[in-house]
Amino acid sequence: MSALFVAGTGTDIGKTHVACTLIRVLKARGLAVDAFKPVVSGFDPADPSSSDPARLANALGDPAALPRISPRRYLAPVAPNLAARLEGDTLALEDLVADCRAALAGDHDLMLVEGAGGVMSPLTDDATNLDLIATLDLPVLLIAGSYLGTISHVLTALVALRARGATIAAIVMSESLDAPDLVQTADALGAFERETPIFLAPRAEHWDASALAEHLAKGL
Ligand SMILES: Nc1ncnc2c1ncn2[C@@H]1O[C@H](COP(=O)(O)OP(=O)(O)OP(=O)(O)O)[C@@H](O)[C@H]1O
Ligand SMILES: C[C@H](N)[C@H](N)CCCCCC(=O)O
Ligand SMILES: [Mg+2]
Repeated sequence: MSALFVAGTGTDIGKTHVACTLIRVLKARGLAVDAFKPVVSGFDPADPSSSDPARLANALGDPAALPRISPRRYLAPVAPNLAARLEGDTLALEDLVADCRAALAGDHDLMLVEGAGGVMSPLTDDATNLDLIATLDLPVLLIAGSYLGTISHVLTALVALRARGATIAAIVMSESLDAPDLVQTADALGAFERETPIFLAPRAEHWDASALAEHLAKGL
């Protein structure tokens, strides 16, 4: 496994947050890690600092990597295909696949490819993140929240991913604001999902991702 697709059960769920922490931990262990987000919406060129590619670039220790990490950047905070259309662009799955494959051909121990939104959020007018995952045939790091309702969202995402033959390397439950107890929620999920390890990301700027890193590093 030299690449992982960082997918979410939804948007604003913790994909970038978890990816950045994982990058820092793996880099500290001496691994050559890289990141790619094929398309980003909600990107403000006048203030890119809080954007996904900027956060990923900072985690990599290479702020100048922003345009390489996300070559397709759109302003409107909506689905990428809609945001692109507002700027006169039409996104095509084959172009996103080609961009990802070019990034995956680079020299690294692990490439994290972050999607946009959730597993079945649209990327183009006729393709979702799931279509990109299936086409790239990458193992998935599935990021979930811990809010009331997350169990159904995780199990539904797993059904959708497995129906397209995707393998799930791990699940990370990233603690949501104003949510029920994180450990209890993860245990409740674990009663229904016994195949895939579930890691916890408590609500904090920095959390101990060493167990997750060790699990993923085994596959490298
Ligand atoms: N475990 C956590 N602890 C602290 N903050 C968190 C945690 N998980 C998510 N957040 C915060 O919640 C917000 C949304 O997280 P993030 O940007 O990672 O979502 P995302 O899934 O990448 O969204 P998008 O679909 O836009 O890419 C961010 O401000 C992030 O810092
Ligand atoms: C703007 C946001 N942060 C993401 N980049 C895009 C989320 C698209 C979600 C589409 C949907 O599933 O309804
Ligand atoms: Mg993100």
